[in-house]
Amino acid sequence: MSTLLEVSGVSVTFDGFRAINNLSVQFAEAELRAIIGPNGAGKTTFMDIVTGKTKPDEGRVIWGEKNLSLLGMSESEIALQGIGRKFQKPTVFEDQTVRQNLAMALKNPRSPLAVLLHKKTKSNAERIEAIAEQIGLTDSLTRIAGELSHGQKQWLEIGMLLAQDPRLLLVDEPAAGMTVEEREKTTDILREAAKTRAVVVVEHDMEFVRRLDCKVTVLHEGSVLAEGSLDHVTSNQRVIDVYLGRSHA
Ligand SMILES: Nc1ncnc2c1ncn2[C@@H]1O[C@H](COP(=O)(O)OP(=O)(O)OP(=O)(O)O)[C@@H](O)[C@H]1O
Repeated sequence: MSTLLEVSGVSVTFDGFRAINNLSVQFAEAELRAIIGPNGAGKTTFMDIVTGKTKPDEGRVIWGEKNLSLLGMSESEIALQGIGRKFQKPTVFEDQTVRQNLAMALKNPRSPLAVLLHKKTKSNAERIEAIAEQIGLTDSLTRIAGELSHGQKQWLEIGMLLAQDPRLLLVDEPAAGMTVEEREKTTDILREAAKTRAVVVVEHDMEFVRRLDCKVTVLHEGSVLAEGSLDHVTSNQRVIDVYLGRSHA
């Protein structure tokens, strides 16, 4: 499968501290990837670099089949390329219904081309129904978002991002604050979403990562320490020493 995003030799220094250190990592189209690593490993900074919030001191960030560099682009230009980001805290319009939230997300398609394509295929009403089903909120479409559970709000926000049809979706610690049932549903939603786009999940919860059942990248001190299946990386002695032996194991 072809590469969607290539981060190559990237470094970032904050006040003399190298938060990202010669980082190289690649993501394919339509793949699910978990990124784990101890506090301060550089996971958030990595996402900040991809979305354009932080500009690296050196290295390359190459996107798509045209090999575009993301480094010269603003955050909004990068979003228009099809890179969506879900922060840890849910941000939905609390006083609007689930349907209204999804409708608003559909009103802001990331490109005029996306509007044309969607008009040709499905109406907005049909798309809202399809997304609601994907995020398990079909029965809650008329509910006010502020009344949803924490997990349901997270799903709604994921649905709002999916409405923008991103090619890459970055998701920061989705399991935090969720019940066991909500976590299970969340892994199902992310796995399904990753069938048609790349989904990169930063997560500390190892049970959650196990359920994602995907390739795992372990970051440590701003570089990739190990990569492969969860069983492969968790049997790596250095991963055990720097991460699993600590409180997040
Ligand atoms: N704007 C900044 N200024 C100074 N230092 C920063 C800045 N942003 C991040 N850092 C430092 O860079 C390192 C990497 O931080 P980052 O937040 O990317 O780690 P993380 O892997 O996301 O950690 P966590 O699991 O705690 O969220 C940390 O030591 C952090 O203190």
